[in-house]
Amino acid sequence: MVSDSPPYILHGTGKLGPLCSDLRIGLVSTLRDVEDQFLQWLEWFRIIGFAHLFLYFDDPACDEAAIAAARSTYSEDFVSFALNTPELRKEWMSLKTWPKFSPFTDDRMCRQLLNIAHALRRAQAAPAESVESVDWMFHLDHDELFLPPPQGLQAHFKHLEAGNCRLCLYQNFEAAPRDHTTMPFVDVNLFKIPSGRVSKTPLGAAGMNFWAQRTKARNYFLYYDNGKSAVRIDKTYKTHRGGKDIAPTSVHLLYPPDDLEELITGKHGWTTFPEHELSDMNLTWMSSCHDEIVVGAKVLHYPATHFDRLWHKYNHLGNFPAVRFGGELVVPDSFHLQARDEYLKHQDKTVQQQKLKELLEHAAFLRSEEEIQSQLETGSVVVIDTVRDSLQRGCWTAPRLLRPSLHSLLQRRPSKAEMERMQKMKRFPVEKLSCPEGLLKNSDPGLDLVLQELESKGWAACNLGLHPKILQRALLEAQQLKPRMAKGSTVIENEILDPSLPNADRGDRILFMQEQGLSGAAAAKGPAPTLTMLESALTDFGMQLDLRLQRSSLRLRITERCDGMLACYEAGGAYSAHIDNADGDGRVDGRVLTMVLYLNVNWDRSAGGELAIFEANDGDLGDPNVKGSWHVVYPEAGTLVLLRADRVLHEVRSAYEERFALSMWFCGQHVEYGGS
Ligand SMILES: O=C(O)CCC(=O)C(=O)O
Ligand SMILES: [Fe+2]
Repeated sequence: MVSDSPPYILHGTGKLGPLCSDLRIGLVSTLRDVEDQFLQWLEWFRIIGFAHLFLYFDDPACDEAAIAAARSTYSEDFVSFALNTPELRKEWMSLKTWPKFSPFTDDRMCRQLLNIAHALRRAQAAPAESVESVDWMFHLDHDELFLPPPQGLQAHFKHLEAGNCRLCLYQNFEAAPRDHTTMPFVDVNLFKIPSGRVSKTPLGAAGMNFWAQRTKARNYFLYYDNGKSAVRIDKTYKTHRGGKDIAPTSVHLLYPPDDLEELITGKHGWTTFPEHELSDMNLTWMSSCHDEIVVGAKVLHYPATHFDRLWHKYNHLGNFPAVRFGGELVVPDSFHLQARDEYLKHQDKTVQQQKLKELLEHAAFLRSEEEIQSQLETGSVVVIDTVRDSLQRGCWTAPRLLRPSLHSLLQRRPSKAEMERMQKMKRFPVEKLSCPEGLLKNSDPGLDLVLQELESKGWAACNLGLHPKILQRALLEAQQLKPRMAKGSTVIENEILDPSLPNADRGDRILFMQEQGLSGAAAAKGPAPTLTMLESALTDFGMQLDLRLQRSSLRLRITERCDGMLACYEAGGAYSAHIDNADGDGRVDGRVLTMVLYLNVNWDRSAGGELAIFEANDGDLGDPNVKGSWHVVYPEAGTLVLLRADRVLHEVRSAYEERFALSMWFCGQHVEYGGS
């Protein structure tokens, strides 16, 4: 029972109650003119395990039927309906943010902010046994869903709490419908992924551009792209914090302004946005988190899925100003303003509807199978079926995990004893390289061949087909760069490895091409033009392999290239057996592909320096009984080795002469990972 409930709050009277355990997750939302998807929206939050929904009806008269339907379906434990009445508005006046917001209560966003603060106060003040006593609170609109990671809602929040997280900002994905629908939660399964997660490859750029050229303002997302958040409710607030309100000033970030200092020093603010985006967002105080159980969570936004809804929205908003809160917030040139202007241009309802329909179809929809397939391949769009599947089955239906967990990745680093046993396994010199005419001249059939080998064995060795003079020049340039090289180190989970461990045992000196200004068009006039050209050839191969990898059984997408690396092993140098990316690289899309091009003209095979690649033929790497053999490639000029950076064990044997190689790594992920 809810004790002392004020008169402007109605409660559920139906049977369906919350399904939560342990941690209680709440949601506050300000609603108006909710549509037929409202019950599905509520049901989604119930089946994924939310504890209580604090619903605020902005114009209760226009939603009477929806409120009645929801009340009779859901129990008072699960929902409460606060109505915008004089009593509620009076309560707003006691909120901490009232003086700031009182001039702007005509603005819907302002009323949302006051309602959020009000709900947060209810949750903080509620006695422990009350249904309103939630541990975390989200703010979401009725066209937004929170999608937990495959591990589930409870596991996600337990992980946040274990890490002392008090505020989590989630990236949002935007619906890309195939057609007009009033049931987007079951009908839409394609979503644009956040721009920062689109591959930094030509294919990814084509995807971004495909969307940008569809609107006047050249936006990728039609609406907001700065995410939504959940905040932890401080139960000690009454005793320890003098009854302070949380009262946030942004509907996206629910942090209490007074607590910012503490959030910063305690590193309590987490986000799924990648680190490199935080400065543009003025959020450098947040910690970018890449644990799967955090990054797997997202907000799904369904803002424009039917022309009639769009018409309703702009009919209600009318000629809204692009400047809000007395100039503090400016709505940038966007689809939102384009839709407003299109609406205002016409008087007749049918014409307005027709125009908005055309606008929507042009800007937001993927209308043909070809369009869908091509955007899936650029990686701008992913398939997320979990919502539809869960709603149809009536229970949370987690998507399958698409990649091994970090734990099983770590398991693949064989122990010292296993390594000793493996070292005794057979070694076969690789005499014949694939693509005998050279990859440069025959890149299409050559890369097809390379891909077959990556699929079947995890590695390939081929001949680049470079003129000996070019190789000679590349070697000379590499030798001249030696003074700029530094000792190589091994980084595991973002920490330099203890050099006494076997994996840290590497005898190379390295330099990174871009870091040294040796990469890109301008570098063609620099001190190492041949190496610059070769680095760009390797990058091109990676980009050409991207689509092939996506379509292969490996289902990998290249998302980014790393900085090319020039390495030199001095006489006696070696690099003991290792996997390049054995721990996920501490990022969402760690390295998946390694390329090594050797530069050693007239290499004397008796000087050693072979690259030995382990190929398991019975069991998997990391299994105590794994059996297999080593395949040995000589570091001869023009030989290119490709291997899966995240699973192939390889080693550089001692070289008795100076040995040079140019390496390139590519990051990537499973093609469906963005959707998980
Ligand atoms: O130079 C080679 O043959 C391979 C080098 C290597 O394995 C590495 O740098 O990770
Ligand atoms: Fe390596």
